Amino acid sequence: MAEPILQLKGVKSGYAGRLVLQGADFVAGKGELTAVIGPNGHGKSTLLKTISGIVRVSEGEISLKGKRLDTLRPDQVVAEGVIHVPQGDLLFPGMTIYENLMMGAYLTREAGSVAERLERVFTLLPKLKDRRNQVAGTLSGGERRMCGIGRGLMAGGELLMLDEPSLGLAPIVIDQIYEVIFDLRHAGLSILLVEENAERIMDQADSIHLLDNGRFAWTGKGAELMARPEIVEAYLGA
Ligand SMILES: Nc1ncnc2c1ncn2[C@@H]1O[C@H](COP(=O)(O)OP(=O)(O)OP(=O)(O)O)[C@@H](O)[C@H]1O
Repeated sequence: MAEPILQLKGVKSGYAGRLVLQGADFVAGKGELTAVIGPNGHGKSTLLKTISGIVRVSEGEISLKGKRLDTLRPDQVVAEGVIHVPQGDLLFPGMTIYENLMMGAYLTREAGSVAERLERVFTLLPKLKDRRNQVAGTLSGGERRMCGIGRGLMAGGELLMLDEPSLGLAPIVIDQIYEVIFDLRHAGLSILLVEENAERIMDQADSIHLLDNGRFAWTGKGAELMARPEIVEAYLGA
């Protein structure tokens, strides 16, 4: 594996009266595509929210390139280089693509960095450039997802966390979104991807981690997962 970018040790977190992550140990490699899979409700979104600092850690440690994140506020986690693209995009529907993208850079003071990032986002996601003045509420599902990813990239981080990017999209659009995600990995980003279903990322993911009731129950490559039909059957409903 590549050198670690993100590490979780014995992380416990959850909501009032409900512990969701119950001692999660996990490593994501720098420049790699790391996938977290698992059934609904077992804590995948909570994992990303905990890394982002939105859900607080009650026990354990999270570190990015060796630096502790779990003591930081969400805005400080962003400043450390963690991008969180939430489930369902959460765009501002009345704003244009351009305005949504600019909201992603709200913590960045230097106009030069913002302009550079915008240029990079437009190069990586040219559709957004073509439609920069279109209001987000009128975009197709795939365009919205791209805008959500682009807005995340405007924060300028190096670990991109995506919560179910295929959710609610038609198969052909899912393929397009995954092409974008694979391109971003090739452009040097480290990607942490949460998906209910492993099929699309099986061949591309550098490592796949199965989250079962708030703990990581299995880790391996796509081919190794396919060689474990009992896991596929029990967790992925195949
Ligand atoms: N804000 C909240 N308050 C209380 N409980 C919550 C909250 N958010 C999530 N939960 C609960 O925490 C558990 C884990 O939810 P989480 O969203 O992390 O699962 P998931 O694996 O991402 O599933 P999904 O893909 O359906 O979102 C669920 O039982 C859920 O009901």
